[in-house]
Amino acid sequence: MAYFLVRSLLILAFLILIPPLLGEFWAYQLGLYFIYGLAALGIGLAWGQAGILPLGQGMFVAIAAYVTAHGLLALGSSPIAYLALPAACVLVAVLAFAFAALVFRGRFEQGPSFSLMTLALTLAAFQVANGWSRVTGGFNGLRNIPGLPGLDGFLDLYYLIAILLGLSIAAVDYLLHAPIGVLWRATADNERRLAFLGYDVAVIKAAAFAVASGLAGLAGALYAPQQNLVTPDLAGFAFSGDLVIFAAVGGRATVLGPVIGAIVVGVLSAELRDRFPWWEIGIALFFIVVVLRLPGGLMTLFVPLRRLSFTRTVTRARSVAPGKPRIATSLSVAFEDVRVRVGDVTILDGLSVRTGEEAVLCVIGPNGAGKTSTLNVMTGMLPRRGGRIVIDGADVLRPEPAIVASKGVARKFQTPSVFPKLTIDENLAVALWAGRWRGFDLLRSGLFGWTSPLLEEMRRRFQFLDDGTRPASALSHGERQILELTMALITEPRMLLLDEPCAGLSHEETTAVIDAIQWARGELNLRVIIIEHDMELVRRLADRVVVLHQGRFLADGSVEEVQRNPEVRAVYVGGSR
Ligand SMILES: Nc1ncnc2c1ncn2[C@@H]1O[C@H](COP(=O)(O)OP(=O)(O)OP(=O)(O)O)[C@@H](O)[C@H]1O
Repeated sequence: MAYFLVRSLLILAFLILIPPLLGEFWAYQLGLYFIYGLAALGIGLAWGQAGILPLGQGMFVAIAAYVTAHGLLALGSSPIAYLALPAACVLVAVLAFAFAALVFRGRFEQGPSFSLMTLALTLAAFQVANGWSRVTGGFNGLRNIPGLPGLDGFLDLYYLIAILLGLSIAAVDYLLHAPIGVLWRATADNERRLAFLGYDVAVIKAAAFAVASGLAGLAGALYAPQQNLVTPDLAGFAFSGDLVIFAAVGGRATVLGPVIGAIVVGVLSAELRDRFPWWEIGIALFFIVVVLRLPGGLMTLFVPLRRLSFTRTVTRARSVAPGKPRIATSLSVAFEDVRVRVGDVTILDGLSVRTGEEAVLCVIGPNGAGKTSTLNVMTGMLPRRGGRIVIDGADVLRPEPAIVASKGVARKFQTPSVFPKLTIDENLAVALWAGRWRGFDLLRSGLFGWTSPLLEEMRRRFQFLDDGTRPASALSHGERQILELTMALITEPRMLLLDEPCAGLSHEETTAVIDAIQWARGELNLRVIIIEHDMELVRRLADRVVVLHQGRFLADGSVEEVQRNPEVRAVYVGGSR
């Protein structure tokens, strides 16, 4: 905390010292660049942290600027006019949240579709700003907007902007180091994993976009009194593009980078504009060189400054995470005549199978039998064309990863699915928080200290998990398998779906993983469904075996029973595997 405060105070002190050092003219100019920096700061958060590139933030700057302009024009010198600023910020943040939650709901964002939608919105907003003259003043915009009551438009306003920028930087810094910041990075890294842990990914991403847009709103709210003018250009794509360039030039993955980008490009433009007629080409070249030579932005050059705004390692005392309610009965699943087709390919062809009394159910079958697809359709990764999937007695009409997870189902994938850019500790923390955080917990750094008896036991069994600061990307395949298994287990599920959990593990690791699964099974009253080819492993673990073939149920029984079954033997060329 002290570190955080000192850093924030240093930034504030720097901003406050500018006018005495550089004079009023530069304070005014820099005030404008700080306003741009506020909007770019938000882009850095959305793009550099949560992986969402917004191409139309100018629209939010413009909406807030028009709202504030009307507030100031209507209320004049009354102190109530100040309310226009927070009102404008909240309005755009709510609009942004609603838009993003709607777009992200029920689908994983792959590719640039969200960015393109924001681009389309800003193009539409530009048209509206030009055409809706009664409200926006049309092409000429709103002019002669009064300044903020009681503040002169130069030094006083500069200090207000500087203080709000400093506070915004501190707030973003705080958020990025809070659990929500880790979840934003986790979203950018592997949002499917996050959903399978039970998080509402759409809300998490929408929250990042709302904060980013709230900052754009603050920029717009300050722009109106600073420039005394709001024109449709603010909503235009060119300005939105500039904001993205500021973030990219400064360093989108850092807190300070986007602000520094806005200041550097702003100052460069101001210096070149009057000297060279083709100055914009110079700026474009500068941008290209920075992007090519310094993909991390200008912040890469300022390593000491970079440390001011980057991750820190904090060792905290461990506290036991809130427990999850234990339900005595095992969770059941029934497939009734389930059909799955993708294009012309029939993947599941009327599959009917249900869990029984067994704790560990192994699903076997030749390659392409539909084993993984069974788990995929159950967890919403494949669309169902017919039949019913009943989980815990309830028909799940539209299975989605987070919905299935909320019923107590955890899944470990065939290819380990972790958050590669997060550390081991962060991977484990994200899993541990799932389903346990309440209210404003995601803003409390105390959550980093959470642990659970189950996690401690897994740490004892697999000692590499104790090396918490290692990034998951540095782990071997086997270690990632174990990390993912641990993440699934510490959510304390009622059912664990494992797709070839020991693939790629050494003999010792395989034995340790089997021991851990058996221990957790008893500890959590867990039902485990395992897809496995290795019959030795099946023999050691399975209470019951189900055999699939060509997307249909073929046989079930004990290991010996299915191995003796002539139909099963017939589909496995050369007998059992
Ligand atoms: N999204 C998809 N689009 C098209 N075909 C698919 C899709 N998913 C699975 N399939 C096909 O469905 C069949 C069953 O695949 P699935 O991965 O479920 O088999 P499996 O029994 O798990 O096989 P393996 O043991 O090799 O992992 C395969 O022929 C596969 O190519």
